[in-house]
Amino acid sequence: MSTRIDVNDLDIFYGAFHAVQGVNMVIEPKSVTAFIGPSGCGKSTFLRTLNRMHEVIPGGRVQGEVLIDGKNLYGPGVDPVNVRREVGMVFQRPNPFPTMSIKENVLAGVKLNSKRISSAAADDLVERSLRGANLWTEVKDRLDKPGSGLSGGQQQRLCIARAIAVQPEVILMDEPCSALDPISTLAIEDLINELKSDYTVVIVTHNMQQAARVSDRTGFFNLEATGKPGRLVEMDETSKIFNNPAQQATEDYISGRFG
Ligand SMILES: Nc1ncnc2c1ncn2[C@@H]1O[C@H](COP(=O)(O)OP(=O)(O)OP(=O)(O)O)[C@@H](O)[C@H]1O
Repeated sequence: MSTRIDVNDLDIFYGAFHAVQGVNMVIEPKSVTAFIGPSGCGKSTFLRTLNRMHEVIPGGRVQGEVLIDGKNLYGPGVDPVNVRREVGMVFQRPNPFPTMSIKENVLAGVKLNSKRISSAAADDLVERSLRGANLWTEVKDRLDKPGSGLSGGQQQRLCIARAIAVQPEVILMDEPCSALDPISTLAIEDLINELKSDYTVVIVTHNMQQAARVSDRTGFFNLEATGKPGRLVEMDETSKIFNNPAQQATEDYISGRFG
């Protein structure tokens, strides 16, 4: 599993509002790509177009192409449900299903995809997914207890286990640490670093140090003024973006001279 994403001339709308304009980028397989930029520039909106979650919002639509290993997600006949299986997502606030046990939470996505699996295969998948999310040793003795009984950081790793369980190729993360304390944040950052050996990982973060710590490549989004569309200003190796960006707007943002 490892997947390259090519975005070609992507424009994103909420009804008549043009939220993001003209994005072209390549997201490399088996790497971590981070998106940074000021509030409202369209990072989360753009992220959601990578697994067709944007169109779930009323009025949400796109023009352009998102190719996953050469196949356009927005091509005719493509089933968004299959897209979301291939491209998993982890949200800002950990959102385990509160009435489900830890084990049921891990299997929730697999069951939604109406896959029938034997109980032995389910046990195996639960263990593999929880190990993959660095949570197994902490929860292996309480798999039947509610997922909501875990700490915030553990809940977020449970959500990552749930995403991994459906065996996606890409994992999108929208500010996955913003609701977490520093120790839990470090645990998630370590995990992101491990996930890239198996998955293509894309993360939106407000935290520039986090982008610098976890990502191989960084894209800087910006917007000229409120009401104008956001744009991808530049995208490059993370070290280049933080040490020697090509664009003045990037330099101003990363050095805190923004706005
Ligand atoms: N559901 C929605 N309906 C209409 N407009 C929206 C919706 N969600 C976001 N927008 C608008 O789209 C633009 C981009 O928002 P988005 O949340 O993607 O930015 P962001 O860069 O992720 O911001 P933040 O860093 O604050 O999360 C903003 O102008 C926002 O108000």
